[in-house]
Amino acid sequence: MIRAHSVETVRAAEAQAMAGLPEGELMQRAAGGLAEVAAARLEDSEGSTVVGLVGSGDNGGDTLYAVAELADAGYACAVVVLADGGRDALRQEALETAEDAGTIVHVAADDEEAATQVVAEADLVLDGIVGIGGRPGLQPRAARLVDAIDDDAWVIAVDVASGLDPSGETGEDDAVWADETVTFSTAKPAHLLPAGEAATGRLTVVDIGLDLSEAVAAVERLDYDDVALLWPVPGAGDDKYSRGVLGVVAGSEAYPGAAVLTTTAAAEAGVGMLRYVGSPTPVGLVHAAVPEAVIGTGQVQAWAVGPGLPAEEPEPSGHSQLAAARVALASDLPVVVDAGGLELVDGPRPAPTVLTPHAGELARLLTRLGQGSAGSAPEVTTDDVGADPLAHARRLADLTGATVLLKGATTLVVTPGHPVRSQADAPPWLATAGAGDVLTGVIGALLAAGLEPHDAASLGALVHGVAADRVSGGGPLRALAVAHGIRPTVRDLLARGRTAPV
Ligand SMILES: NC(=O)C1=CN([C@@H]2O[C@H](COP(=O)(O)OP(=O)(O)OC[C@H]3O[C@@H](n4cnc5c(N)ncnc54)[C@H](OP(=O)(O)O)[C@@H]3O)[C@@H](O)[C@H]2O)[C@@H](O)CC1
Ligand SMILES: Nc1ncnc2c1ncn2[C@@H]1O[C@H](COP(=O)(O)OP(=O)(O)O)[C@@H](O)[C@H]1O
Ligand SMILES: [K+]
Repeated sequence: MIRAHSVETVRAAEAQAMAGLPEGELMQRAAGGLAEVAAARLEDSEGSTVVGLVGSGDNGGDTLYAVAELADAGYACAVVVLADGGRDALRQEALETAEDAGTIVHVAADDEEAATQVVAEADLVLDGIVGIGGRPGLQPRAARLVDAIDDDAWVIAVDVASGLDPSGETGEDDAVWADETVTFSTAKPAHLLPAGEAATGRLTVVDIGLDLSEAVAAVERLDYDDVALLWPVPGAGDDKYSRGVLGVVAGSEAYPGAAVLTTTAAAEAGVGMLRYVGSPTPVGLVHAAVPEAVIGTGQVQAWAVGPGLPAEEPEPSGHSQLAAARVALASDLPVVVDAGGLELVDGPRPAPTVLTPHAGELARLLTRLGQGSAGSAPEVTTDDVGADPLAHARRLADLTGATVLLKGATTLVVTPGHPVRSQADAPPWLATAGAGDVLTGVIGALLAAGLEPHDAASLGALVHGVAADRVSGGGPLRALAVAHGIRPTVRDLLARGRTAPV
C-alpha cells in the first residue's frame, strides 16, 4: 500500500527525526537522493545541462545542495533565484556551496531575460520553488519562467510540484507540470489525489529516515501486493453459501445488457453463488451468458443494485424488480448501489453500503439530497464535482454514512473515519459504456464474501483497473472484455502474492 501523509504529520516526523540528528542532516539526505535521481535521468537522456528554480524556503535549499552535487559531478549547472529578495532571501550556506561547485546564479528579478534563456536551454529542470510550505498557484514571474521550460527537458519537482496545494484538496491550473516528483520518506496527498496527480508525474520516494510507521495516513493507494492480502480466498471448509451469495438487481427492458455485465463480472470475481432479479429480456440474456446465475430472489449475503435500472418509473414488467431493489436497500445486508439504484437512495442505511456514482450522478444525488455547498444554490453541477471531487465525495459520505466511490481517471473511495483511498490503475480506454456495471459486479462479489465496504470498493477499483489495462494492452477495450479479464487478473495478482519474497 502506498501511503501519503499530511503536511502536519510530515512536519511532526521531521521534528522528531531532527532532534536526534546533526543540524541540516535531513536536508543533506534529501538533496543527496534528489541529485542521485537527477544524475540517473541525465545519464539516461544523455543530457548535460541542469537548472534549479529556487524559492526562499527549504525546498529551495534542497535544490541548491542537489545542484551543487550535480555541478561537482561535472554537469553544467545554473540556478534561477525566484525568491522575493533575491540571493539574500536564500540560505547563504546552500547558495555558497552551489556557487563553489561552479553553479551560475541568476536572479530572476534582476534579469528575467537571461534567466529565461538559461531555463529554456536546460536538459533537466529541478523545481525547488516551493514544497510542502507552498500555497496553490505560481507568482507571475515564476509562471513565465516555468512556461519557458523546453518540452523535451526532464522536469523533476522537488517534493511537490510548485503551485499545487500540497494537501491535494484544491485544484490549480497554474502549477509546474513535472515529469517526475522526488519526494522524501512518504508521499504527500497531492501526489495521489485528482487535484495534483497529473502534475506530479512519476513519483519517486527517497528515504531520508522519517519514521511514519505509527502515523495515520491521509490518503492510501492499494497496490498489486495488497490483492493477496485482501482478496477472499476460499478454504477447504468452504461451500458456495459460506463463500457468499450475491443478489443482483440490474438491467431492464430498456438496458438489458447491464444485467449481463454485472453478473458476468461477479461470476468472474469468483462469487460463491449469484441470484439475479430482473424482467424477462435481461433474465433471458443472463440465462444465456451466465448459466451459473440462479434466477429470482432468495437468501443472499449482499446485494448489487442499480446498473441499467431505469431512473424513472419502469415498464410494468419491471415493477417487481423495482420492489426487490427497494427491499434490498431497506435490508440490513451490505449493498453496492450504482446508476439507477442511486435514484432510490434517500439517506443513511443501517448496513454496510457502497455508493458508486460518477461525477454527474454524484452531482444529481447531492442536489436531490439538498446538499449544495454552503452559501450557494442547492444545485450541484457536474463541473462543481469535477473542480473539487474529494470534497463532494466527502459530503455524500458524511450525509449517508456510506462508502462513496467516485469514479474517474482517479477513483476516490471515501468512508467516514478512514483515510481516503485513491486508485488510478485504469487506462482512459476504460471510459466506455458499461464499464461501471462491471465494477459494481466485482464490488458486490467482495461484499458478499464479507469484505468491509472500504476494502471492497478500493480493491474492486484496483482489480477492475488492472483488468482493463491488461485487456486494453494499449488499444480499445469493451466492458464485457473487462468483465472476462477479472478472473485471470485476480489469479495472477494472487500468484504474485504467493511468489513475493518474504
Ligand atoms: N519536512 C521534511 O521532512 C523535510 C523537508 N525538506 C524540504 O523542506 C520543504 C519545506 O520547506 P519550507 O517549510 O521552508 O517551505 P517551502 O515549501 O520551501 O516554501 C517556502 C516559502 O515559500 C513561500 N510561498 C508559499 N507559497 C508560495 C507560492 N505559491 N509562490 C511563491 N512563494 C510561496 C512562503 O513564504 P511567504 O511567501 O509566506 O513568506 C513559504 O514559507 C519540503 O517541501 C522539502 O523540500 C527537506 O529539506 C528535508 C526534510
Ligand atoms: N479517463 C479515465 N481513465 C481511466 N478510467 C476511467 C476514465 N474515465 C472513466 N473511467 C472509469 O471507467 C468506468 C466508467 O464507469 P461509468 O461512468 O459508471 O460507466 P457506465 O455507467 O457506462 O458503466 C469507471 O470505473 C471509471 O473510473
Ligand atoms: K517544488
